[in-house]
Amino acid sequence: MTPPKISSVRFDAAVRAMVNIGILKETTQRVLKNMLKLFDYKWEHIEADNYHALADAIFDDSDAEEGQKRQAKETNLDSDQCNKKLKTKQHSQNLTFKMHGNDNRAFAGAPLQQGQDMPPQTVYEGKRAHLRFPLIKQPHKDTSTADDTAITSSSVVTGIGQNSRDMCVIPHQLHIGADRPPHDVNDITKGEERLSIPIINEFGSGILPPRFHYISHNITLQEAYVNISLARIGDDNCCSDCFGDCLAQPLPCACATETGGEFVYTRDGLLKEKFLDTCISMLREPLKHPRFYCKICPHERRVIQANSDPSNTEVSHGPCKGHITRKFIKECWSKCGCTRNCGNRVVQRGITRHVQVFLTPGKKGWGLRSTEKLPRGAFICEYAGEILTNTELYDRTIQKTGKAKHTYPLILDADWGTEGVLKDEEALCLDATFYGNVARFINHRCFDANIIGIPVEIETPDHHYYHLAFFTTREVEPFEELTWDYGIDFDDVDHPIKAFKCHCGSEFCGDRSRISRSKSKGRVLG
Ligand SMILES: C[S@@+](CC[C@H](N)C(=O)[O-])C[C@H]1O[C@@H](n2cnc3c(N)ncnc32)[C@H](O)[C@@H]1O
Repeated sequence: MTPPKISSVRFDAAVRAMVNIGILKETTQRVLKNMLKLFDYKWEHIEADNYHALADAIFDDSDAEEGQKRQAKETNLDSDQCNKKLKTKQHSQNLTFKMHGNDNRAFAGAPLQQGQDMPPQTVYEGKRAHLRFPLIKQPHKDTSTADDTAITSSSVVTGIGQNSRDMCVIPHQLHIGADRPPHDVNDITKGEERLSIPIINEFGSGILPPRFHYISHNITLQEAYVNISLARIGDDNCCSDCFGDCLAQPLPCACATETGGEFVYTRDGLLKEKFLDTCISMLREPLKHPRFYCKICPHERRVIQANSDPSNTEVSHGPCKGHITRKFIKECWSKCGCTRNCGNRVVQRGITRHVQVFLTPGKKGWGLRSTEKLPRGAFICEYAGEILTNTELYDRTIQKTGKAKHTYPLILDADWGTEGVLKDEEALCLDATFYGNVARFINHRCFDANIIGIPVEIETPDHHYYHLAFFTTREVEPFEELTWDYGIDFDDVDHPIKAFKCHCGSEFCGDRSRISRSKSKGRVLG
């Protein structure tokens, strides 16, 4: 009997749904064709639960085992150790769907993140189903301090614990967010911010953003050293004699010294025009501003892998391209005498504007927008994430296979000229992949973005750590997407992190040849 004609619309929709969770098009096409045959070309079971049966079949596919073996070989493993095979399950009409309730929504939308190069699996706790990623044992690490993003450098191969399918664990694999919690669509912050921030998907596909832990303030992963101590804040760096609102006093206090003896905020809590103009000019007209050059630039760190052994690497640094001495905001803080409502404390009070995380109509994934009209110079949010050293970030990045769709690291660009040579194990970055706030949804726009990131000093005078706060560069209309210029050099073909193809829509887009150029690389966030 000739098989019925396969609906290309349904076929393509299924492939797209799997691409969204990081599965190769070719893999989906192959497995899907087999499933269609198995189900007599009936789509119901395949499409149910956001294609969960299809995803299940792909993860159970025997070729995935081959992929595992290949990967194990590349990392010098004995392939026999990988013979706990992914069982090729017979999917039948009686197939039971493993995901229940609403939990599948997050699964359906989750793009692969850093390190998620191994197929996730469904595990159960009571009636709840979770996606779990390959776990690695950490024999050399103090597990009391390790969180679920910890990295191992072990070469031990081990199967994963109970509830697991038989999976081979690859060394140097990041144990990523196995327990990342599901989202609350009414408030992605789950009460961490003063306002609720909903998740809006106007396309009705039931897709939600990838899971992550919402944090409103930066947290340290493990090694990053941020010296926060009251003793380090000198008298000239705080205003212990102040009272009430510093902005209401006739003269600026000591906290304004860093900004030329003037506060950067107006009494309405907006950035002053002149300060904002200078910050924008530094970004858009960098050649007009003086630069300093590091002897060894953490931005230009390159790691060369001598052979297929991931531990056999050499680190070198390309020439520094120069850093602009950026303008800092200095806010009053706990050692100051003013109140928490002092006008020189804006960023530390958190988000006050009504924003939403929304699925963009284009190819950018999720984005952030405001539901209210915003004036120029308005604070939106800071970029919150895990504070990592450059070395820790590198360890994370090396886990990537290049399939990661969205990445969220931000290298803190400060103090590298003034403190001599800042070593990689001291230079800091923020990574919002696993722990982050709404800033992780802000998409890039070349040159004329409507928000700008400005460094803010709050609890430490050290400029190698700072908060990065976003302010509007102009008036923003309600429901207009908030965009930020990541500072990507789309022509930097040597950069270790591959840039996305830019769909910012700006007439000044720097990725003009994106259609013809497939090898362009650049920083993901800068
Ligand atoms: C910080 S995330 C922004 C949130 C992301 N859209 C999401 O859905 O999670 C950065 C990623 O978003 C995507 N992105 C951001 N701006 C983009 C642009 N102008 N064009 C295409 N993709 C973009 C890229 O995949 C990039 O790696």
